[in-house]
Amino acid sequence: MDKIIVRGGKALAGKVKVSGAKNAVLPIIAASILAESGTCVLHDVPALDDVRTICDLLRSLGISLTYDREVLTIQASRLTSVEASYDLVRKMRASFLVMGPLLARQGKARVALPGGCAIGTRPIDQHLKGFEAMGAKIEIGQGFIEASVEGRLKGAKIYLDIPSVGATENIMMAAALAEGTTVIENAAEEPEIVDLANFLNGMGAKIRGAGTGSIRIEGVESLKGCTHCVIPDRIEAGTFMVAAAITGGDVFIEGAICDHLKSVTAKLREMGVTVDEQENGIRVRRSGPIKAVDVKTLPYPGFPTDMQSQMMALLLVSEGTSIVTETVFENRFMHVEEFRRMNANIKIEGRSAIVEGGVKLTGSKVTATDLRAGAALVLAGLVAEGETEVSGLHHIDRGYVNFTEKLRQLGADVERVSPEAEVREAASSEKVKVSFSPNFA
Ligand SMILES: CC(=O)N[C@H]1[C@@H](OP(=O)(O)OP(=O)(O)OC[C@H]2O[C@@H](n3ccc(=O)[nH]c3=O)[C@H](O)[C@@H]2O)O[C@H](CO)[C@@H](O)[C@@H]1O
Ligand SMILES: C=C(OP(=O)(O)O)C(=O)O
Repeated sequence: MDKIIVRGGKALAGKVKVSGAKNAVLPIIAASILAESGTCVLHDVPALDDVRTICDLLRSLGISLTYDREVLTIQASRLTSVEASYDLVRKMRASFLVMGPLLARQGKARVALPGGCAIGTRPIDQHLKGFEAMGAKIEIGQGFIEASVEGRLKGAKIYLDIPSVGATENIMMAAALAEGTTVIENAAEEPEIVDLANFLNGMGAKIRGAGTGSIRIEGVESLKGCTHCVIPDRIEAGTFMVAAAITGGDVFIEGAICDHLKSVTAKLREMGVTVDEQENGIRVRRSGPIKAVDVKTLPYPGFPTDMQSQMMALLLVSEGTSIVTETVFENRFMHVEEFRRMNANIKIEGRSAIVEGGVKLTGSKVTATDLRAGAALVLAGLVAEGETEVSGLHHIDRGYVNFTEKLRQLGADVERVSPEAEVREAASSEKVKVSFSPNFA
């Protein structure tokens, strides 16, 4: 298993380019299932393990895909299966997003139950409630959810109990081909929802209100392929904003959309970090000490849960005590135990973590417990004394393109090492360290 080795103490400087958003591209690729004719051409598709997984899933449905230099071409006119296997859904929960498109286009879908994960139980009741309101029959058994409908789905008024991102997306995709109008109330407002709606509208859908709590979808009879550019990844951008701040650096994050990062920007400024919002990106600098702030995760436009662990790394080096409250996922504090290995003093009380700032972080062996936790441990390693060794990199590979390379470009002392290379190295008694390059099919 590969590891990332970080030696702390370097202030990051320079420019880093943000890749396309994982959480936008996954539902968009799922939505391409709806294109009965034409070709979908997606630009700025990041070479991530999660993207590879959803492509494998679409291939297993009979769809043909090709990927070349961040352009993904999808031909979905022929569908040979409506089943998403356990192996693919288990690897990535977002695989469940194929249910809405399959049900709308084929009248049936069989998708393995996603189950919980390290950050919470993550139920899918709101997705299913939406499909049922549109006339689908849902059956659960043998580890699968089967949904079917006689004829077309019917437009419906659906109130979500929580503004679930995935449920809003799944229902929006299903409703795009339903008969009549669907209104989703208490819909999620994330920028990724807007990107998906723009893609669907490009395919011929009639969706209004995406980005607000009320989305209105007038169903159409068919959809066709179109060309679309995926939005930049606001969480990757936010991660580099924290990297600049934690190291006392000066970094321009090219392509970051300021509007998508308001809550992160506001918190960094409250701490005393300088954030310049520019047309084509965000410049983040810090020279002096930073002060502790409280952070509470919330659905967009609130502070993103996907930035909580990275922010906690930054709070560890601030002056004072902060309270971090996680309201989106019930179990997203697994990184706390790993931070403790680095000398952090954090106490958990219910859904809050009390973070003591100003500690001297020390390099240690730590494990990524989820995708963002992995990034946060690397960030902490950038300012820790000595060497930090982060394992569990399959999590990081799900959502960050060339993470170590991008950090190294900014001057970080970080490398990815492969134990296989170390074994070879021991055999040849020659010291070799191998940097990773994603092998995207
Ligand atoms: C691929 C993708 O886009 N993933 C993002 C998406 O996940 P995802 O779409 O899974 O997150 P949701 O917005 O659905 O989940 C938010 C909360 O609602 C709960 N819930 C959700 C659905 C449901 O039917 N019932 C229910 O109770 C979840 O358990 C969670 O506590 O949004 C999350 C919240 O911003 C992010 O952390 C993830 O990175
Ligand atoms: C939780 C995340 O993703 P997913 O919903 O795919 O698990 C994330 O991107 O931080």
